[in-house]
Amino acid sequence: MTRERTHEHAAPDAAASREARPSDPRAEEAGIEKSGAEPAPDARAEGLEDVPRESRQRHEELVEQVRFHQFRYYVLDAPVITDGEFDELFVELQRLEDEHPALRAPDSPTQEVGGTFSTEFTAVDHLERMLSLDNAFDVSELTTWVNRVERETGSHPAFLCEPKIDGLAVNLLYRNGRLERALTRGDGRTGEDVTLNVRTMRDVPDRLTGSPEYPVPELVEIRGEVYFRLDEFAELNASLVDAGKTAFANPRNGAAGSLRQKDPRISKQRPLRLICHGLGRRDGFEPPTQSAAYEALRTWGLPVSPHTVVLSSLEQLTEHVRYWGEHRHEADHEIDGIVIKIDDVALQRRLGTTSRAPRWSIAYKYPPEQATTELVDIRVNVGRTGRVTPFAEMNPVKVAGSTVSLATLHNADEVRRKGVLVGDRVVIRKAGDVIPEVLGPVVDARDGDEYPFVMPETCPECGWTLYRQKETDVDIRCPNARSCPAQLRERLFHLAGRGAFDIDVLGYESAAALLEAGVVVDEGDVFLLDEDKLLRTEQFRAKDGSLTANGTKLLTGLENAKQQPLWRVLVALSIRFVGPTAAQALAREFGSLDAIEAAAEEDLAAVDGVGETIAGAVREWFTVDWHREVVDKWRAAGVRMADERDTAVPRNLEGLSIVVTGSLPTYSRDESKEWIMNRGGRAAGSVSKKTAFVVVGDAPGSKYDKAVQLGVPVLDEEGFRVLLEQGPEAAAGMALQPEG
Ligand SMILES: NC(=O)c1ccc[n+]([C@@H]2O[C@H](COP(=O)([O-])OP(=O)(O)OC[C@H]3O[C@@H](n4cnc5c(N)ncnc54)[C@H](O)[C@@H]3O)[C@@H](O)[C@H]2O)c1
Ligand SMILES: [Zn+2]
Repeated sequence: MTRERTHEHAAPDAAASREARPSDPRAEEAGIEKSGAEPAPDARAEGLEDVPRESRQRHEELVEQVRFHQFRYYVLDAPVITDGEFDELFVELQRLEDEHPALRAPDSPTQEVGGTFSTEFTAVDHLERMLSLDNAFDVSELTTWVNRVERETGSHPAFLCEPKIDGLAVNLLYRNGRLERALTRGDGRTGEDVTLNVRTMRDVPDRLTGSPEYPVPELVEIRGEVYFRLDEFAELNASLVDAGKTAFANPRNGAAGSLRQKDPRISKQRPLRLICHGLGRRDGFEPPTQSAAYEALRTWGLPVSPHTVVLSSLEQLTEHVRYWGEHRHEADHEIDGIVIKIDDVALQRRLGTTSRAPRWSIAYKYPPEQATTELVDIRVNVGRTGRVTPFAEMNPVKVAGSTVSLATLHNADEVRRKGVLVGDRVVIRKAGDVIPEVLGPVVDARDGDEYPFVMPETCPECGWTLYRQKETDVDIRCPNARSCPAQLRERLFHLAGRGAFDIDVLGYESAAALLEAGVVVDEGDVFLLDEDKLLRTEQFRAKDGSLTANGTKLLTGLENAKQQPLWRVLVALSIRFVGPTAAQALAREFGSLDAIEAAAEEDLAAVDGVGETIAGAVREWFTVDWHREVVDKWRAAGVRMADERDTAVPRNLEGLSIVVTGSLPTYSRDESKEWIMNRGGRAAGSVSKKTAFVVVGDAPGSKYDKAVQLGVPVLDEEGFRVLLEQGPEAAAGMALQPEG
């Protein structure tokens, strides 16, 4: 980055002296270079004709776009693109000017603090300018910056790091410890007077309290960020929607909109917060370091970030930004980067500032988690249980490192609540591993061609009329459970899953291929698949007409599935609410599918880990004819429908809950479970007072601690063997004594 080149002669020096002596007239002069007619002393005009026409045009375009978006963002609080998209334009502009310095006019957005003040508020000058920050978007840009400051200061300075809070900057002027006024940043020189609004904020003291070490100075300008906590922001948005108003697009927008209210009573109702992160003019306060300044602010009763650290090397900085990149969602406010500052105030002065940003600080920015794109269509998806969910189909867009084109919209109410129309430009968010979400429309980008989504009345895959199970349900369903291709495809996929028959090759595509070829009509036909039938699908037929390797694998997988224990069969049947845990409980108690079918609802409900809802669902499932036909077909095909109760195996663990944790030398996880269940025991996942034994292997972790804490006997593998062979009494004598 060579952005500061134009200012090498004039600005940094002037700025440095301005920092040191804010009332120096030279500083004032430097502070108005924007309106000053005199061009900077470098030979800017020299090359303008030499710059290729396309570059000049692109530059003009970019300047215009950046200005337009700055106005929407700073003045109207109504941006139409995301910050990430704005930053891209801005970086492109900077690069273009780096390439052709002749383009860098003094009033280019790259040379100014973005923002302005609106006539809604009284305009007041800051005593000392409020600046923006330069950015680093990756470790190499951070490295360049660190190298530069080390070179220019001839030292290895200490770096103060703090989260970059995504909010709105304010400047608080305290005279003799009393809050005199509060301004927004405005254009950096002149801000908007929001004193009345700021006075309503609980985080902002009216009066500072001094201490012997940090007496309250005569005058001090304190800079900070006004922001919303994420939970409080969510509450605010929900209450706005309830009141029929539009929700804020993001917390920073919400903070700006809530602070810049004509009526301070509205600001007062909003839980705005403050974190201080800098100083402007100060008389009678000379902290040697930025961190000492924060200490003073804390003493005076001003909020500073709890996440501030001082680091001393590039390695530590790199590690720190990496850490926060992974943990940025753990703070209670939105973090869009880490701000790194030279801690030593004397060094800060030596480095000075450009017209836009301090040269002693940099914001390391994280990849944006939001993007805007066009909502091309809203379609619906039919799930395994027939539930119909709308989803958004969008023009593909890159966000948080992946390309997104689909996002669920959950149900029709949700679509209404978000207020999105088909054809809208929408803001989407993808945070970490979370699935992408549509946040809402960019209302200001509408051109009138948008139209509302209407929930279809018939199933898009089978044409049956959709219905609501209960009047009050938000969800609507396709009633064609048996042969709706969508539902059947999902059930096939589910029965092959890891928690069911565990058939690797039967994925989504294979399921769809089987349905398409008509070789399965419902899941009852799955075990009737043979080579002939598979050859009728494109998926499993090789070019030479023989069965593909996957086809062979599928047949083997099905053969193996026939021998799976009862609980897996139960899961594979797609009975509502019956997952592995409930299925294991049922299998253990009843031993066969026949016994489960014959059992009374009360008896099912009485099983530990089952309960009324699941019992009801099981009973209901067996009342459907085609469900029983599926069972009959599977049985006829040789699927094992009962767990063999080996009479040679004693049921000596009947009713005992046993937790196995860590890995045992000779039993695999599944084996130890099977052994426990064969003997009538329950292989539980978590330790409670009801746990009979905890068996620990290597690296047992927190379950071991919990067992010790609750006084549950702990066994090693040897003890486990005794438990299996000789029962609980013998094993109790093998319990390990907790250390310490
Ligand atoms: N979406 C749009 O249309 C649009 C338009 C204009 C600007 N923007 C966004 O606004 C931002 C640019 O504005 P900017 O000039 O304020 O730059 P910036 O937000 O990148 O950085 C400067 C600001 O960071 C704030 N900050 C937060 N935590 C801080 C800390 N710990 N220490 C120091 N400062 C801290 C300060 O208020 C400072 O003014 C970018 O994020 C940009 O994407 C968006
Ligand atoms: Zn259907």
